[in-house]
Amino acid sequence: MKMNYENQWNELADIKDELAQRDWFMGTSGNLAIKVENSPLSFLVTASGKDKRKRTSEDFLLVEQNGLPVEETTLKPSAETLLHCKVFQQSKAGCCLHVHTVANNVISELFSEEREVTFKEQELIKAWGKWGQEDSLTIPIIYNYAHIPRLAEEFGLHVNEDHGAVLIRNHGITVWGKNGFEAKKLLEACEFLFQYKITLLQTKRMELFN
Ligand SMILES: CSCCC(=O)C(=O)COP(=O)(O)O
Ligand SMILES: [Zn+2]
Repeated sequence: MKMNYENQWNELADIKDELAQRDWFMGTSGNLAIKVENSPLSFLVTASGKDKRKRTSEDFLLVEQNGLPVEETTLKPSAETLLHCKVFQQSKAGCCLHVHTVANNVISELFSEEREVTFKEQELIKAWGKWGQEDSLTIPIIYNYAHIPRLAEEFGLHVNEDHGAVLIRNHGITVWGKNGFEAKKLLEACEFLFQYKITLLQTKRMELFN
């Protein structure tokens, strides 16, 4: 029986369009996934190597818990599907978004030795439910293993909650949330915080030389 995933397809296509408007899919980078069924697990994931700024009937394909296509298709699942598998296997998240931006790459490199970057006393951490005066948001940074199963293993160590984010050094960020709305909100908040920190560091450095 062919599964009906029209709603999830349209939701993910709309998110893809919004992220594309922000120019977050440079050079075919990025991949997105949305859950269709819990048991047995299935989710829609972007087809590999596509120009994600275009909206077509071949943008997504349905895969099972191990990232293999459920239906007959000539499309290839995203090269990074195993990371989405980790999210849906290890949490109750409904949506997972991965983008490459200059800001997330720069932050991942600047804080690579610390293996994490922390934001405190910044209003936008409230997007993450951090409303307390002393609250902080810490995003782990992992090494960009070329071998995707190895990368997914490392990534999976940080999937302990139903929402979260992991920076992959000089590669990009993967963010997940209970649904598309939450995942997009958290991703946007991260990108704001990254741009803010870079601008602040640059400004302070310029002040030093003046
Ligand atoms: C050209 S970007 C290199 C691969 C990558 O990191 C990415 O996000 C896109 O890969 P996909 O297979 O999902 O198109
Ligand atoms: Zn990537």
